[in-house]
Amino acid sequence: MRVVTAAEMKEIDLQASEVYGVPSIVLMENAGIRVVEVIESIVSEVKDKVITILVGKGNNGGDGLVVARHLLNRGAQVKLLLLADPEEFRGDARVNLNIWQKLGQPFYQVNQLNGINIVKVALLNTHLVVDAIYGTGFRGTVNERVGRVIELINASNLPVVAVDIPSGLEADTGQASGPCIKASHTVTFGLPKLGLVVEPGATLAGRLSVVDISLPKILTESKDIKRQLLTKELVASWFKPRSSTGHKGTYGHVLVVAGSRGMVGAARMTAQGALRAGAGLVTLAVPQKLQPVVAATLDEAMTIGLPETEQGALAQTAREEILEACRRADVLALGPGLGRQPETVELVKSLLPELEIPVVLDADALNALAGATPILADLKVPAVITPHPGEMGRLLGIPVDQVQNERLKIACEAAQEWQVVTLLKGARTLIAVPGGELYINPTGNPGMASGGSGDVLTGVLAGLMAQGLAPGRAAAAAAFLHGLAGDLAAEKLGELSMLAGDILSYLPEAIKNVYL
Ligand SMILES: NC(=O)C1=CN([C@@H]2O[C@H](COP(=O)(O)OP(=O)(O)OC[C@H]3O[C@@H](n4cnc5c(N)ncnc54)[C@H](O)[C@@H]3O)[C@@H](O)[C@H]2O)[C@H](O)CC1
Ligand SMILES: [K+]
Repeated sequence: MRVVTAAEMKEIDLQASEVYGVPSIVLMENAGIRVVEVIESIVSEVKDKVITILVGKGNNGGDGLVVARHLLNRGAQVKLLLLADPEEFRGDARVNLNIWQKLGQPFYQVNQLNGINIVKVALLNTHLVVDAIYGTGFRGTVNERVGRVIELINASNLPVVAVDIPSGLEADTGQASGPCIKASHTVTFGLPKLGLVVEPGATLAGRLSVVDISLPKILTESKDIKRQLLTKELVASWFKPRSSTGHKGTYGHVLVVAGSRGMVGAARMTAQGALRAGAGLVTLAVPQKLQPVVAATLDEAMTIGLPETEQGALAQTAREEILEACRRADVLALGPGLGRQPETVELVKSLLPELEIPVVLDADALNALAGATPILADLKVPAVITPHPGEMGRLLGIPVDQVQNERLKIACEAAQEWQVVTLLKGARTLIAVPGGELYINPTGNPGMASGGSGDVLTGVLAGLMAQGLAPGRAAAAAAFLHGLAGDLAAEKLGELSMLAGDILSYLPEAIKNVYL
């Protein structure tokens, strides 16, 4: 499903009315009716329910006025609270306020700080709150009066249905710089807004419904919108059924270079991820002394032992053997569990410029590039980097908080600047592609934040690339499937006890769920 910024949505709105002649007041009417339908699904019957609607002066408030009218028709008791002077209403919002007034219906104005008491009293006897204060036209921070109103609503413990987006949330970033409605449901119009599908906006929005308000499909499905929320249907559309004449050579060969003394699990999990994702062949290359261990515990992969340092990490002299192994492979997965010994760091740095096959760089391969990012930008081959926020912070030399506060911007800029597919992990993993596409992954859960989880992802991603998926799609599909496997594991085992190995165990079910 495509995801829009506020400006893109405004443009779609404008084209709907100006190019295709769908009157904006019709869009507003549809929007209000759809919100009422969601409210009905929450309270089962609206008749005799007391519903408090908070309305701002913009079109979001206009939608709220439509909601008020339809709830009234269905027998609800509506308390309408205006957060602006009635004189300030314009256009379609004005039309709907006029109708309400002509119907002889009352409203209360919360135009002074002391008007807050009206809200307090209203909330004492209310079944549900509708937030139509601000929508996509909101910028910056709410004023003190609106902030107080928002805090009262949030403290009420009542179900709150946000119209289009929770008021106080920035539609383009998912951030709130001040008080923001914490909705139980958000009904958004036409397409999801970017801020609703990334954190913290996704949590503030509660359950998200994307509803049809009669915007022409030609506009909502435009290929010019390059951001997409990953769905089963989208991911499934990237896979072709296997041919009956396929053999192991048809599905690609992944070379995993990973592991060091004490971190052998990372190497194994990466290889297993690639195997579970359907790679035809997997070779796991590890420091020499670890080879017997991985060979004994990983039946399906081939193994290579590489020169190692005294401490059991890869030595710089491993370079030629790795390049030799690359000649027999289709994709390289480099990094999990390599450690940060200076010699291994030098190995990574001297290896990358020589690569002739696509590469997935994770974990210590990324740490090796801290302060040496021109190596990334100068790669001759397609590459995917899979940093968690800490690794991204190290790569960029910025604090992890900054990465988290500006995830969208940072992922997109990294992809552009280094011309590599950038998969930024965390709640709502982002996949930014140098061509400008951005994928947002909705699957996954906090139970996946444990050792080994990232190694599995790297393996799955390399496994999908080996089978011919383009790096951007492979990264997006890997994030989606990995998260889905994690969700299945959490459902069966609980978030606390699930292990990265369980993600591997549930990968087949996740994959079957999506495209088999
Ligand atoms: N296709 C659709 O999606 C449709 C959407 N509709 C609804 O319209 C709103 C967007 O309406 P707009 O009038 O542009 O903006 P808002 O209602 O969000 O009002 C903003 C209002 O508030 C002012 N403002 C902005 N920032 C601040 C601030 N920090 N403090 C105070 N005031 C602020 C701004 O100047 C405006 O006056 C969309 O979300 C949908 O709900 C249509 O109804 C149907 C089609
Ligand atoms: K709103």
